Amino acid sequence: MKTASAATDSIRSLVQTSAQRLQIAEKVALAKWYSGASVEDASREVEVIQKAVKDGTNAGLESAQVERFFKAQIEANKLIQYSLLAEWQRQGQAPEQAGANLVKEIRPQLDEIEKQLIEELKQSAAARSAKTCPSDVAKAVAEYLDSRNLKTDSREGAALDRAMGSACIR
Ligand SMILES: O=C(O)C(=O)C[C@]1(C(=O)O)C=C[C@@H](O)C=C1
Repeated sequence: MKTASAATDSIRSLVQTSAQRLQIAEKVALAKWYSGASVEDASREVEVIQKAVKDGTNAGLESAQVERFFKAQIEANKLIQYSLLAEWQRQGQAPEQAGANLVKEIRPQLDEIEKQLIEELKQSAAARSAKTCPSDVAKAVAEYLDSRNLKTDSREGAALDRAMGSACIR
């Protein structure tokens, strides 16, 4: 039988990988600042969800659950992008960094993270079905943010709560 801490560890891993996906949102925003592309790309969203559902069901996960989880990942990603782009508009400039190429460099990174998230969704299935899941997730998010000196009411905190908002199996 899995111990409570093993269950919580599996949720912690999921939170960390979800946070990694959100770090990439900053690169996406920068690429879009320079290219002028819209934050929302509906056809790419369909592609991301379809791939996740395919990989998830192959791994034995329930498709509706995988879909809800990845929709939340995308919504959180957009939240970061809109917030950063508005901040750069207010400042009249973005950080001076060469923007990475969205299609050739950034999306492949998101695709790699997708595979890891599927694996971790599988590992955390029992923990995500537990009654304590909502509070376990919320606490794991706070723990992650605290370890990086970020506040729960920061942009990153709000986005990570959003990303993990559909993680529990109801
Ligand atoms: O690939 C992009 O263009 C992104 O902005 C990333 C992402 C995602 O989270 O996967 C988020 C918003 C878009 O609507 C499509 C996909």
